[in-house]
Amino acid sequence: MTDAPLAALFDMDGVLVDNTDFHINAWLQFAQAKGFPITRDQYVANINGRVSADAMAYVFQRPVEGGELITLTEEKEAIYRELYRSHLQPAPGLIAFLEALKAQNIKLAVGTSAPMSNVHFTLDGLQIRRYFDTVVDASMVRHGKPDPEIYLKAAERVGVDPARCVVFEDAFAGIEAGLRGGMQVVALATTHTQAELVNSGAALIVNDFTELSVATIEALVDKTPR
Ligand SMILES: O=P(O)(O)OC[C@H]1O[C@@H](O)[C@H](O)[C@@H](O)[C@@H]1O
Repeated sequence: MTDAPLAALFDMDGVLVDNTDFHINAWLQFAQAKGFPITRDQYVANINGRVSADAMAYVFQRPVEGGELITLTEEKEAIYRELYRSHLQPAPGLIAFLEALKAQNIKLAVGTSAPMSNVHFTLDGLQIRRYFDTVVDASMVRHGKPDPEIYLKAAERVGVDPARCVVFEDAFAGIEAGLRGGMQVVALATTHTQAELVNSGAALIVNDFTELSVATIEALVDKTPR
């Protein structure tokens, strides 16, 4: 046990909100309308948890950049937000868990592959932005998950050593990003089942935040090799 600061770094989609089905339906609808239909399995394997530049490149089978990327991303995200808007709610146990972490002076951050428009929709729509010391979104990095850049930037911005950070993730790309950043990872079984996550490398797998406490998080970090 040390007094060095700790940080909890939260993925957004599939973690702060249990919204994966809405993203899937939006992607399927968008890709179909563009003449490049995809399946749910293709979404889960190639798009889930990834930044839009990588997702669009997969759908259109070519690089998508600049103004075209911005336009297509907003087209897809507008579909998603319309589908999810009336269902928007925090994941079970999230608010109590954020309050408990904050009461212990643990730094809190969001590290998301989503664009800023969706960050605004989610954090401000739920009025939870005030909990977080920093937010890192897709526009702030060069490399999306599974590259660790998003989480390393979040750790740097809250001033906490990556080895003292715990990442909360639902997607394989995000779990890999946290692990490659030298962080402990807690997997939320929202997008994937507990069985599917067993070999993901996550230190802990939970169904939702009601199963977590500050003590569990401190214990995970204290067992990180130095
Ligand atoms: O990194 P996060 O918060 O899970 O965000 C990833 C998601 O961002 C969304 O914008 C994409 O449409 C999803 O397909 C993707 O999974």
